[in-house]
Amino acid sequence: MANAMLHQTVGTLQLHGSSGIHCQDGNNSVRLVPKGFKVEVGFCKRGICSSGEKKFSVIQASASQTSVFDPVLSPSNNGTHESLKKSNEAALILIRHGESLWNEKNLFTGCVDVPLTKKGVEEAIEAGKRISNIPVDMIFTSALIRAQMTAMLAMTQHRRKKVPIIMHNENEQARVWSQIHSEDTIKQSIPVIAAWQLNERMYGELQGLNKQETADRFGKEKVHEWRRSYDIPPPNGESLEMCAERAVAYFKDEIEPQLLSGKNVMIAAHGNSLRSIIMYLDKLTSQEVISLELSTGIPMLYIFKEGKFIRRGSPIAPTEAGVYAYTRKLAQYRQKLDEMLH
Ligand SMILES: O=C(O)[C@@H](CO)OP(=O)(O)O
Repeated sequence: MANAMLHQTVGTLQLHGSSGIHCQDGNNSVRLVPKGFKVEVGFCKRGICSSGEKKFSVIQASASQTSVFDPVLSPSNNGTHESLKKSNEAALILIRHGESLWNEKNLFTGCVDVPLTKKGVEEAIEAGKRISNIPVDMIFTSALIRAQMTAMLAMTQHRRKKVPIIMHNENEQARVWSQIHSEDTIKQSIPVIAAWQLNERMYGELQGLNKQETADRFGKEKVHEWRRSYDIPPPNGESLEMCAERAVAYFKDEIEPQLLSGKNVMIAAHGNSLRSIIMYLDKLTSQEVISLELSTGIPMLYIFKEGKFIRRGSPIAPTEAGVYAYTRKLAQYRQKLDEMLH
């Protein structure tokens, strides 16, 4: 915790996004203020502050101050990450969750929160092996357990052995109660942000129905239209277009800025929320995206460089030479891991 001399001043903070500064009266909760903010360290004297523009009294710290970092905002200290930032390059891994119990039963799942099967667990572990040499600084998952299990299981295989930690920003108390008070521990952690916007598309009245039985009842063509058209929603559900609207907006608002700042990101999500994001990344037309099928548990790698997404395919195995030859930075990261671990 901070122990530098604090002195009082008054200022204005612009707080933005879900990861804005938050502070609570009386507990000296000192946070790093990200770039662009007017003061360095602040703590709210008038109770709880959240996102939005707030005026409040702040305590300003001396320059030598150490502070409790918000793990979401804290910059990585890893040299390779620093150089990635400078060269404005970052890795983006997309992974559809492993097989769920309803995939196995061939049921429409949508936003029903179903866990992985044993096979799904194995797929997630296998996916983790494939990406075990690729840097991951932040993880975004949907709010659904099958995506979260996949992300966590995959990270058990990562060679860097950082600890993925789910951020609890649902209310101020959850935020405060889940705070980490050691900078060293934060540096060895990967923030995991769970967002409903990355959920599977909501399948409306089809949720829980058997796909084959539904096709038998309503006809193959109708069910294919519900499942694979772009703008026709299933009864009381979301079309792919509606799903894309919220998933891509979230990607642009919350994920792209992290990539821009050099953070390497993994997204664990779903068939349709990922198809939506891939449509945006690969500039697919609505015709092209409807024939895009994603397998469960297969990671896909993109490189974000100079504002562009470059599709690099799927790492086949952690040793696959091609993946690490994709960019010098990835090769360097891997070499660094080899040196650290031998
Ligand atoms: O049931 C679902 O939620 C999805 C993904 O499994 O099915 P579909 O293949 O129809 O998009």
